[in-house]
Amino acid sequence: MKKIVLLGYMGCGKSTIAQNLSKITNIPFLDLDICIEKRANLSIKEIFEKHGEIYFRKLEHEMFLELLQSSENYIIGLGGGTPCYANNHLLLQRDDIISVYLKASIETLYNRLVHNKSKRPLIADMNEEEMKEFIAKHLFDRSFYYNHAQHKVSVDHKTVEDTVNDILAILA
Ligand SMILES: Nc1ncnc2c1ncn2[C@@H]1O[C@H](COP(=O)(O)OP(=O)(O)OP(=O)(O)O)[C@@H](O)[C@H]1O
Ligand SMILES: O=C(O)C1=C[C@@H](O)[C@@H](O)[C@H](O)C1
Ligand SMILES: [Mg+2]
Repeated sequence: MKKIVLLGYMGCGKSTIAQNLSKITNIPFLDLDICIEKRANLSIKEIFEKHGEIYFRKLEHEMFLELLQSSENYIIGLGGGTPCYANNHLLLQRDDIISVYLKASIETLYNRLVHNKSKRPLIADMNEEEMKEFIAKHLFDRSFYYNHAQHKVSVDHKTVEDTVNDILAILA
């Protein structure tokens, strides 16, 4: 069995989908953001504030490599930016993993992010217009990296169950 890696923009549903997929498949789920927080003993927000983004990206790369190297089988939910730094996008193509890009529109992302944006340092202080413009530009820049995933699943207008079923079909 290969490790399953879920990726996509902040709020596309990586953590939610991975948790549900984990329950069905009995493969343990690891959220890369949470692994980083445990290792640093700080929240992601605090790591950005205290040490800056470059330090965070280094930790993120090291932790991603460490999880991929582990002999245990996992579903790994990446951070929204993980594929876009430190050549992590090339790791998505390893043949010992299955990588899935959860692809969401700007509208879907806005609607999902607006409720708990304070936890996400990149958008915490933005109003609606700023957030939509930021997501549009950011998604455009990041799509190049996200598209290195081996599989793409559209999540717009889908329930958690729909998306989990789409991934199960890929694994079948
Ligand atoms: N159909 C759906 N599929 C997945 N998540 C959904 C869906 N509908 C609503 N949500 C909500 O969208 C929000 C964002 O989901 P989640 O935190 O899993 O995203 P994420 O991709 O892990 O974000 P981040 O990169 O910031 O960790 C959650 O509050 C989740 O409950
Ligand atoms: O999109 C991003 O760059 C990020 C997404 C989150 O998952 C966290 O990894 C962090 O807030 C950075
Ligand atoms: Mg998450």
